[in-house]
Amino acid sequence: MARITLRQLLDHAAEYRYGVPAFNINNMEQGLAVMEAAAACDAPVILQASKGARSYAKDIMLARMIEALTEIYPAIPVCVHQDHGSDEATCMTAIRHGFTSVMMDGSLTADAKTPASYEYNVAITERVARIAHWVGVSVEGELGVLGSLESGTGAAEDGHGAEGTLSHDQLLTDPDQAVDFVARTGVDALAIACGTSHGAYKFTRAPDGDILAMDVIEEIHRKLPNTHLVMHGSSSVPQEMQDIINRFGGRMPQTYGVPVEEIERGIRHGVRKVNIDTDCRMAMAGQLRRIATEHPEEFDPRKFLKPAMEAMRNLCRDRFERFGTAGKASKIKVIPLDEMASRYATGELDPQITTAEAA
Ligand SMILES: O=C(CO)COP(=O)(O)O
Ligand SMILES: O=C[C@H](O)COP(=O)(O)O
Ligand SMILES: [Zn+2]
Ligand SMILES: [Zn+2]
Repeated sequence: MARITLRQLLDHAAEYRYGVPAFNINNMEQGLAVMEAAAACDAPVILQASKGARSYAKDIMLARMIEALTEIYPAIPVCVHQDHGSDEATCMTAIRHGFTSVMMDGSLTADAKTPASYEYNVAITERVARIAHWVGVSVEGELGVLGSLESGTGAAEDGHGAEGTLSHDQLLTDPDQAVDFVARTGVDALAIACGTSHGAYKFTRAPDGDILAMDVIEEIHRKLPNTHLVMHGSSSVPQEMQDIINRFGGRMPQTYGVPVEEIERGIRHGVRKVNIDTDCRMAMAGQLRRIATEHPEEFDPRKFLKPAMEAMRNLCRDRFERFGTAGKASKIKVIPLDEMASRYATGELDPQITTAEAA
């Protein structure tokens, strides 16, 4: 099956009211785990690679691996997405390596640490969207800075994430500004900030509306009913995964993630892409620790990686089913990139914003 763009996939998701998990991958095992889960339940896939993943695996390795995955699973439409592109070059080199979608994260400046001004964000995101659309590639933008409403800080992770303290205004996307942002940039999807952050340590208690502001998503969706919303930092950090890691020698302090029910609520209010990395890491890490502890004589990496892949596959399958992605792959007929480019050129894919919605 040809690669699908984010725009086509999320348009389909909006029409049939489901969400699509976007799983971060860095290696063959994670790629296979996502694809096996998708094939088992007929789900379309978003495979996303961060800048860190691209330098870890190397661009050519990632590109060829994804090519192999689409060949092994010809019935599954695969969107290949750049996660958190920090500048134009990151987005353009992703496109050169076959990505069908890029995130231009202009909520931070090019150092991926410093919160950017609104005008900077609009200008760089508009520029990337204009160019990407010439070749049919989709663009996700971000408005608002990811971080904790509990502590007022961003979650820096592998050199990515806001540093220092952040105000409530920065941590929650402003719905009126979101309307202006989408209209001026022409993005296909909008990542919003609602109190989630990257990594395992999102909340010190089971989140309520004070620290996980799902009402902000509902308000944005009311103002922008035709815009595909993206939730970052959407790992659930399941208790059982924390327990497995800790039972086998890990030392993860008790923590809380985003409950799957809250994501399901988001999907009822315009959330179409749900970013998940940490849960996949934890699923694998728990099994690596278990094998190392239960079989100290073992040294064949495959004996560690097979159960790790299986745990990640189960996690992915569960999210495909809970988000309503399962059963949709066979219903999608992929539109080629050139055709998407022509549609952008006619203006037919421009953001649909009416003044009534914006008011
Ligand atoms: O948002 C993410 C990638 O962009 C991943 O979030 P998690 O750390 O919650 O998995
Ligand atoms: O952007 C956040 C994702 O979890 C990717 O993390 P990473 O940069 O460590 O690959
Ligand atoms: Zn990030
Ligand atoms: Zn993210």
